[in-house]
Amino acid sequence: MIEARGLVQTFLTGQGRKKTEVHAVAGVDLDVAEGEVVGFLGPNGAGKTTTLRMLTTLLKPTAGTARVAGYDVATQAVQVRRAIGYVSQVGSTFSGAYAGDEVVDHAMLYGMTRRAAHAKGQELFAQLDLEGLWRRMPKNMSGGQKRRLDIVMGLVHEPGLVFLDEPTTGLDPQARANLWEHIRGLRDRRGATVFLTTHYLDEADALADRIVIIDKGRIVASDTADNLKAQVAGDLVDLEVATLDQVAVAAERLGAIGEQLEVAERHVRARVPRAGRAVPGLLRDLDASGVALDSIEVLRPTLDDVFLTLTGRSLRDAEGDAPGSPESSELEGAGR
Ligand SMILES: Nc1ncnc2c1ncn2[C@@H]1O[C@H](COP(=O)(O)OP(=O)(O)OP(=O)(O)O)[C@@H](O)[C@H]1O
Repeated sequence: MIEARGLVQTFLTGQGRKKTEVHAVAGVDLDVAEGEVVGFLGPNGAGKTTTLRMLTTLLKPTAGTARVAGYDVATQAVQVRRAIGYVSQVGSTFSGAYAGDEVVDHAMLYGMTRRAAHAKGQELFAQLDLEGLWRRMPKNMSGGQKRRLDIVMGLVHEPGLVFLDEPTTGLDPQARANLWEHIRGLRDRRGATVFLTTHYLDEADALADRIVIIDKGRIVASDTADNLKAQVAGDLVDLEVATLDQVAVAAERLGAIGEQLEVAERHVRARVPRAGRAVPGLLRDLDASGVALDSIEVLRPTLDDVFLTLTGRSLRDAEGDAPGSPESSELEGAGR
């Protein structure tokens, strides 16, 4: 559904002779199969939106090629646009008509009949908690309502490939959960392909079949969340040893199966790949060595751990790095 090779976008900023180059996207290869939900994750300014704008034909690549839904983004932009849905970060522009009419007009532009557009629009209004707002002008809606209306506009013509740029930013938890359900439904019920950008780690974890991480304009990882966590970070095993004199032996045993060993008083920690399998043997080993434990904790790595291992920076810290990125971070750690 998406096949990009060596995509590059270089912006020139500044005036006169003081022009500087911003390498927003610095050579991206991407392959997205039909029916996949791909989460495109990265800190502010990593190049997510710029990549999306090239894939949706809104921005001409400085270099590289991309085929989207079978069409070339540079030479077949009209065909690409007809085949996709796109919900941008800034939202849709509305003409000043009622919300429902905006949706119907938009769908008819894509060739739907008025009746079909109306039915699909009403269904989406119900699913996205916009019931009762069909005859409300978008300018008189709350931020969250307008965001959900954007999403209706992106989905109403039932595209087989949907691009969502930070779809749940600004939504309350209930609306986020509804939207997640809806995005899953797009794939499960209609076999749609979904490419969404986010900097909510829990969102990427919950929704995406595959996670592609971009940092400073380059793809640094692409795999399922589970594989990324297993390969890159390892689980954190934290042993609380019963007495201080047994800490050294515990550290030696844990160190034999793990990495990044740390000792803090009676706690011995290390990262252990697939700890679920390794821990039973470790416990037998400790027992045989006469080490008694007060507790043991096994923590699954987070996507932030993955990012940290790959780039040496936490996704949270990286949020402030990018030129021109806002100071505030919208990263959310809950539920990772
Ligand atoms: N029109 C432009 N002119 C100059 N620089 C730009 C332009 N658009 C984006 N950039 C820069 O390119 C880089 C990548 O921006 P982009 O919006 O793609 O990042 P992002 O990963 O989508 O970030 P966010 O999560 O904040 O939306 C940033 O450094 C940004 O400041």
